[in-house]
Amino acid sequence: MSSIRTHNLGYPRIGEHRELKKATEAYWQGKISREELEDTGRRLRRGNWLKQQAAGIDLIPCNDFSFYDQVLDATCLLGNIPPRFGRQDASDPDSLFLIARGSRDTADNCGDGCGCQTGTFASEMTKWFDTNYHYIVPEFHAGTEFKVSGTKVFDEFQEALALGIHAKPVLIGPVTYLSLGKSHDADFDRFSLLDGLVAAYEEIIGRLAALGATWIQIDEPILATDLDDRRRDAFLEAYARLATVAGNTRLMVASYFGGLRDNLPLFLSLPVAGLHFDAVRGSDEVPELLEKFPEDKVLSLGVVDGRNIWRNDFDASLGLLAEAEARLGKERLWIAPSCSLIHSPVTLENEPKLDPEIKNWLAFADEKLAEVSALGDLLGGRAGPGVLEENRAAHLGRRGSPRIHNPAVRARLAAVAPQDLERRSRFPERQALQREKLKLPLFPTTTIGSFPQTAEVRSARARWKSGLLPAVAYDAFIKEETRRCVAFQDEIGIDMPVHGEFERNDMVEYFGEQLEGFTFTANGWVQSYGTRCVKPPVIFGDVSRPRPMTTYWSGFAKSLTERPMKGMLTGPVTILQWSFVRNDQPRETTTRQIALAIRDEVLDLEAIGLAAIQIDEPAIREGLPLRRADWDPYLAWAVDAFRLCASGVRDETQIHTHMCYSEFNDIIGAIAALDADVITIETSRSNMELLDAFVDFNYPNEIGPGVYDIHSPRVPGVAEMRHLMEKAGAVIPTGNLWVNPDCGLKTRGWPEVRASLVHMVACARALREKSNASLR
Ligand SMILES: Nc1nc2c(c(=O)[nH]1)N[C@@H](CNc1ccc(C(=O)N[C@@H](CCC(=O)N[C@@H](CCC(=O)N[C@@H](CCC(=O)O)C(=O)O)C(=O)O)C(=O)O)cc1)CN2
Ligand code: MET
Ligand SMILES: [Zn+2]
Repeated sequence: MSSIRTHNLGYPRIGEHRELKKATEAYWQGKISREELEDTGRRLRRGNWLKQQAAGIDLIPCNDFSFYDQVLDATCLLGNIPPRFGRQDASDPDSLFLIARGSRDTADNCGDGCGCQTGTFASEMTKWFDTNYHYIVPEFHAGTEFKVSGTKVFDEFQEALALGIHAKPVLIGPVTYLSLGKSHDADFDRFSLLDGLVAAYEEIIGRLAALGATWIQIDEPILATDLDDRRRDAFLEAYARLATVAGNTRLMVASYFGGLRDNLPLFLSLPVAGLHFDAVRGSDEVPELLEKFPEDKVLSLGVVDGRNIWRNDFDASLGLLAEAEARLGKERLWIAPSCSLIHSPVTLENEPKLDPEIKNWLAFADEKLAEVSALGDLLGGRAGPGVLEENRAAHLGRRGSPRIHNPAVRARLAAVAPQDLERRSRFPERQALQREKLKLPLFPTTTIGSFPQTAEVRSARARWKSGLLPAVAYDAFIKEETRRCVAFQDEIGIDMPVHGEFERNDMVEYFGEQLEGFTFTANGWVQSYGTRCVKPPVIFGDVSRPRPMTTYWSGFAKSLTERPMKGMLTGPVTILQWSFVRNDQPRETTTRQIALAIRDEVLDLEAIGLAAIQIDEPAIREGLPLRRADWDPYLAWAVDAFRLCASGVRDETQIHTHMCYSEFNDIIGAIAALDADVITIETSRSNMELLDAFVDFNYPNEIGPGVYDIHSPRVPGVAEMRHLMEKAGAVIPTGNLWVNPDCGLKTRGWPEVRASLVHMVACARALREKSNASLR
C-alpha cells in the first residue's frame, strides 16, 4: 500500500430518518415481524457500508451495528447473560430486548427488601463515559463463565464480504468490558474473571482470523480514565495472550474520549499491531506519542472530532499528520475520526432549512468521513484543486462572523458580581419563609415535570411544525392536555403540581430553539439509549434570551389551580452537556452565558407568581471530566452556573433541582453547594442506597428521594413506596422529605402514570397519618 490509509471506528446505526427506531418499536408493538425487523437491520448495514466505501474510506468497520447497544451485544457474544433471564445462547434481537427492557409480566424490579418478586427485571443502564449514550451494564458474579455464544460478529463480517467489502470487525476490549460492569456482591473482584474472559476473546479472534479478517479493532476507551494497578495488569495479561492467537490477523487497540497521560507507556507497550489515538482530545500528547511510538506498530490518528459537529480544521490536522508521517512514514500511519461516529448525527444532506452560513461550519458523520478521506488525499498530494482553500475559507468565515459575537452578552458576563451567586438569606431562613407561604403538608407530593408524551402529542407537534396543523389548533390542543393534567393532579391530591411539559419536544432542544446563539436541526438525531434518540441543539454563538420562554405555559397552568404550581426549567450545565457546543471558547464561558438567560427566566416565572421553580440538572455528573484531577475546576464552574441561575429570587420563592443517573457520593459537596431549597433524585432502583451520600454529608436542605422507577411500566404498590420512604425517614429529618417519582414521566403511558401517582399520594397520606404533625 503506497498511500496513507483511512479508516472509520464506527458508523451511526439508527438510520438517516431513525429507520431502526421505527422498525424496532413497530416490532415491539407487534406491527412487523422479526424477519422484517432483521431486514431493516440488513438494509441499514448495507447502506452504511456502501456509503463509507463511496466516501473513500479504506477500512470500514463491521459489528458496529446493534439492535440495541454494542455493550449488550458483547454481553451476548460472550455468553454473559445474567442467569435470571434463563437463556444462554443469544444471537437474536429478542434476547437483547429482554435483557435491556425486562419482561413485562414479571418486571417486578424494585431491588430487594420489599418482598416483591424479582423475576426478569432489566439490566441496569448507565452513561457511556462522558457521552449522552447509555449502555446496558454487564453483570458479573463469582460463578460467571464466558462462552462464545452469539454469531453476530461473524455473520456481519461475512455479510460485508458478500458485498465485496473486507470489513474490520469491532469488539469492545476485555479490560473496558470488565471495568464497565458491576457485581452485586461488592467484595467480588471482577478481574478474577479475566482468565476466562480472555479465553473467550481468543476464540472470537481465532474465528475471525479463520474467516479472513485482516484487522480487528478492539475498543479500550477505559485507557482515557484513571487506571488502578489491577486494570493495568489486566491490560498486560490480556493483550500478551491475544497477540499470540491473532496469526495473520492484526489487532488495533483503540483509545478515545481523551488523552492517555500516565497511561501512555502502558498503551505503547501493548503487543498489538496497531494503536488508535484520539488526537482531538489528546492533541497536546501527539509529540510525545510520536517520539515514543514503537517501530513495529501502525498508528491511527483520530484527527476528525467524533464528538462534536464542527468542520475539521485541515491546516491543524495536516500539521499533526505531517509530523506523524515524518516520524512513521506512510506505511504506518492511518487517518481516522477520533472515536466512533455514533455520537454524531448522520448527515447534513437532510438539513435544507439550516442557515447556509452556519451549515458551512458543520460536519456530521458523512461529512466527517469525507474529511478523513480528503485529509488522506491532501497528505498524499492527490486532492483536487481548492479543497484546502475552501476549508480555510469556512474557518475564516466562522471566526470573523458577527453572528457568533454579542458584545452585550460579554459585557453582562463581565459584570457578574459574587453577590449574584448568593441567595439573599441562608437556607434556614428561606425554609421558614417558604413554609409560611406554601403551607404544604408533611411529606409533600410532587412530580419531576413531564407527563406522558403520547403519540398524539408528538404527532400534533409534528403536524404543527410541518404546517399541517394551524398554530391556534396546536395551542388549543396543548392547552387541553395541560388542563387535563393539572385537573388530574388536583383530583388525586398532588400538593405541588406541574404543567406537564406537553409543549416540549425535549428538555434541552425546547430551550435551544428559543435562545439566540443556538440553532437546531431537522434530522440531526443521535442515539441516547435503545430506540430513544435526541436531537442536540447546536450552540454556535454568544447565548442570550430574546424573550421569556416558559411563562406562557407555566402561567396558563398556574391559572388552573389553587395549589402552588412549580415552574420547570433546564439548567445551564445540562443544556450545555446535551448540546453540540462551540469549540472556540471555554465551555465554562458558554455555560455562564446560558446561566444568565435562565436566571432571567427564573425571575420572569417568579414575577408571574410561580412559588416554586425547578432547575433540572440531570447531566451535572456526566459532565465530570474522565480524570479525577480535572474534577474540581469543573465542579466549581458548574456549581457557580447553577447559583447564577437561582440566586436572583426572593427568599420565599422555592428553588428545586432534579438529578438522575447519578452517583452522588463523590460529588455530594458540589450538590450541597448548589444550595437548592429542594432536590429530587433518582434512588428507587438502588433501594435508597444513593441517599447514603446525603446522610453521610449531613445534607441540610430538603430532599425528594424518588420512590419509584419511571423507566419501567410496572405500577408500584403503596406498601413498597412506603417502605422506601420509611428507609429515607430513618436517616433524613421528616420535615425535609418530599414524595415524588424518580424522574419525568414522558416515556410512560397514562394508565400506569395514573395508577402509580394515586399510589404515591396514598403513600404520602399514610406517612402523614403515622406522623403526629400534619402541617410543617
Ligand atoms: N436531550 C436529552 N438527553 C437526555 C434525556 C432527555 O430527556 N433529553 N434524558 C436521558 C435519556 N432519556 C431519553 C428519554 C426519552 C427520549 C425520547 O423520548 N426521545 C424521543 C424524541 C424526542 C423528541 O425530540 N421528539 C420530537 C420529535 C417527535 C417525533 O419523533 N416526531 C415524529 C412524527 C410523530 C408522528 O407524526 O406521530 C417524526 O418526526 O418522525 C417531538 O416531540 O416533537 C424519541 O426517541 O422518540 C430521549 C432520551 C438522558 N439524556
Ligand atoms: N423535568 C424533566 C422531566 O420531567 C426532567 C427530566 S431529567 C432527565 O422530564
Ligand atoms: Zn430525571
